Amino acid sequence: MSSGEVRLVDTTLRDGSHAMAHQFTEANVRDTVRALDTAGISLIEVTHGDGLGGSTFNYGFSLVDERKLIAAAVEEARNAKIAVLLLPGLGTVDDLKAAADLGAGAVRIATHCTEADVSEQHFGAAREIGLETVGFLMLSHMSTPDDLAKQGRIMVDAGCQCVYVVDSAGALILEDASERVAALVAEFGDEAQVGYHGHQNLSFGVANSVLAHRAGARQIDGSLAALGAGAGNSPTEVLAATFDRLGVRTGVDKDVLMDAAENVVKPYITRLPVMDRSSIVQGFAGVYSSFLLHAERAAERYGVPAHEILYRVGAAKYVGGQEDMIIDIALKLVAERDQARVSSRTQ
Ligand SMILES: CC[C@H](O)CC(=O)C(=O)O
Ligand SMILES: [Mn+2]
Repeated sequence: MSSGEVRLVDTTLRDGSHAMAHQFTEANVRDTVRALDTAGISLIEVTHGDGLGGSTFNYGFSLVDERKLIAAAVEEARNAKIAVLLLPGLGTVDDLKAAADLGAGAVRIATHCTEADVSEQHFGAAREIGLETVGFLMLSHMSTPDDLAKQGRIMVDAGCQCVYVVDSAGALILEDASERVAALVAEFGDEAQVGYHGHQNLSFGVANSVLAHRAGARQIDGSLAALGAGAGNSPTEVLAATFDRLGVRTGVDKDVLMDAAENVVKPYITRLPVMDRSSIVQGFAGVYSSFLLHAERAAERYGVPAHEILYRVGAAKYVGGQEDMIIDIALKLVAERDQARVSSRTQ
């Protein structure tokens, strides 16, 4: 792929699962895949928001079994490959084999940005099955470009064909993103590609994606209508229009994507991702975007503001898998509030 080309990868049906509280119907999946496939998107991710096996009490139960959704997506896609997400420790090699048996053609294996070594076995298994392999270094803002490149090297040596800088918190601003991408590109040379996955919490998803491409990223993620965790992902239709204006070939039809965002996805969105107070705090404080709904639920249950919970989550540097700790923070805020009330009464 030349520097004048980029592959747009769509994650509406995976990252969007967070924003939909994992309530995608089979019809949502079929309609979205058909539209993306018609637009020329070549890789479409379909899984529970937290990947294979994510439908649990801790992460939130799916409305429809993800295997049923993956099978439906495979059935609808005429040209596109269906990708699944896998977080080692949550999804297993058996889950991966089952997804491949259903027709998935690619796996994106995600780890915290300092823990790439937990993905080695899964990359090996994926390559043996013949899947296209992608690595996700999540919460990339928590690592320096050099450290991220070292983690990417672990993934590539294990069989990963494209390592992504994943801005899970939407915390990277311009050079923060391109310097991380450049470090990975320098580390891999021709051995592997580099990708970029952005969130809109501070509104930099698309701008960072353009800079990521200029720094050498050749796969860029988006979601129709930005449907994704936190303030959502870089909108696929905006990425397509922007790269078109810049003369970078994507091989997709931006008008079909715009139509899909308006007429296929927006009608089923239950909660449009927005840059509101809570999601901006996520970007500012470096909080995992998928923590948003968990924080909002805790806020409602315990009567403390979601953005205050999220500031504390950022200070504590919680990572994926620590969703249950959000409750602890909410309870601490309740205790502090009650203590402050008692103190003010006794003064
Ligand atoms: C829980 C997986 C996570 O949503 C992956 C991802 O898209 C990200 O870290 O941004
Ligand atoms: Mn994401």
